[in-house]
Amino acid sequence: MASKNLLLLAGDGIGPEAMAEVKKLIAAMNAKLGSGFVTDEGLVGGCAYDAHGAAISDADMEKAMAADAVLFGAVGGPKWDKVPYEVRPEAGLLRLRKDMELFANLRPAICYPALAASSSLKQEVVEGLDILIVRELTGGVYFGEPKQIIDLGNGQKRGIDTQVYDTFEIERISGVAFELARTRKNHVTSMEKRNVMKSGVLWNEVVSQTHKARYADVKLDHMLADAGGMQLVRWPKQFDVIVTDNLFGDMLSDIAAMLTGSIGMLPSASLGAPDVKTKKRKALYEPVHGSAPDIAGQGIANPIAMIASFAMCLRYSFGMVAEADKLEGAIAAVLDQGLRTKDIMSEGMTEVGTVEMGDAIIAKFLG
Ligand SMILES: NC(=O)C1=CN([C@@H]2O[C@H](COP(=O)(O)OP(=O)(O)OC[C@H]3O[C@@H](n4cnc5c(N)ncnc54)[C@H](O)[C@@H]3O)[C@@H](O)[C@H]2O)C=CC1
Ligand SMILES: CC(C)CC(=O)C(=O)O
Ligand SMILES: [Mg+2]
Repeated sequence: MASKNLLLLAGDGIGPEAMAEVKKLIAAMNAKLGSGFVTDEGLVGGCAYDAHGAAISDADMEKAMAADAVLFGAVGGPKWDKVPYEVRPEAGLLRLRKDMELFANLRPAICYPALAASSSLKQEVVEGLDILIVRELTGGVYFGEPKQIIDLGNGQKRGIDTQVYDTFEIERISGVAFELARTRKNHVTSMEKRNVMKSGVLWNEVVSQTHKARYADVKLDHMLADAGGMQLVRWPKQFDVIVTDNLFGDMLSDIAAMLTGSIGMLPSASLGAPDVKTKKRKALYEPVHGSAPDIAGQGIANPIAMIASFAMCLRYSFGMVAEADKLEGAIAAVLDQGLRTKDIMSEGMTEVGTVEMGDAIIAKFLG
């Protein structure tokens, strides 16, 4: 049997609360289904900084590189607002993404039927929504140099971040988007800001060239990213796959999260390129949300984004497609039953905490 080594990095805030539900699920799958997962744990984010002064230690980084997949909770919080920028909690996640070369971030936004009526948008706008944001994750302004604050010597300072994209980075992320579109509705919308950014001009050109050379059968549209944000809340069902850069992808997926009812619903997969020999790819699975310091420790966080991220792990890292489908079906069924965490609560539904929601999904999955 192929190895199934998982590294669990729960992180800070609600990260450990959401991860606890996935740990229960993994234990249950091992005990009842003989799934054979082997788990190890490490520290990332503020808790890693508290333990050893870095947002992730070299030892945990090595474990991440060796694992078949990494499950990640969330990092950050006000406790670490004043720590040096280089070792802030978020730097741990950025290092994982960069060192593992996880260039493709898949962020599906699906509106479960049971939540369509409780969205902040009109029911007809979100009902049946199933879009996929493909976000470039290892380039752009998150990593471009120079990145600094310089003293201008006249009482002024200058903050500098640099947006950089090379052809190969745009080619490979658009290739991922086109491939995935072929398995869906065959439609890609590329978003950039070519009207003000040179990197946007190149992005647009390279996506078009990649399309013409290899994916002419897929429908391709281009949209300016600001208009894309507007269209996402106006009529999101016009989209199938959206491909965009690191920063726009971060923002557009938080917008898309609200179409699904709550940011507590949105999972993600961050994937590297398949190894030439083994065909295995490095992968990290994490909810789109952060550490939610405002609700941490209260037992009310929605664990669905974390559990759905594990479903993506089953599908993309272990080829366990039937189990992934079943787990997503269990989430839908529990929502159909009327169970709701506070963030998705609406009139007439039953409010439950993190643990009860996790238990209900696991019971439905195994049942
Ligand atoms: N991948 C990661 O680890 C990320 C970390 N962060 C970090 O998290 C910290 C907090 O950032 P925020 O901007 O507040 O974003 P956030 O996503 O943590 O929270 C935004 C809002 O959504 C709510 N929320 C988020 N996840 C939820 C869940 N599962 N269930 C119910 N409600 C949920 C929170 O209570 C809050 O009101 C910061 O330090 C930030 O840098 C932010 C985004 C991603
Ligand atoms: C480094 C992260 C905190 C940035 C972010 O918000 C995200 O990737 O969703
Ligand atoms: Mg974000």
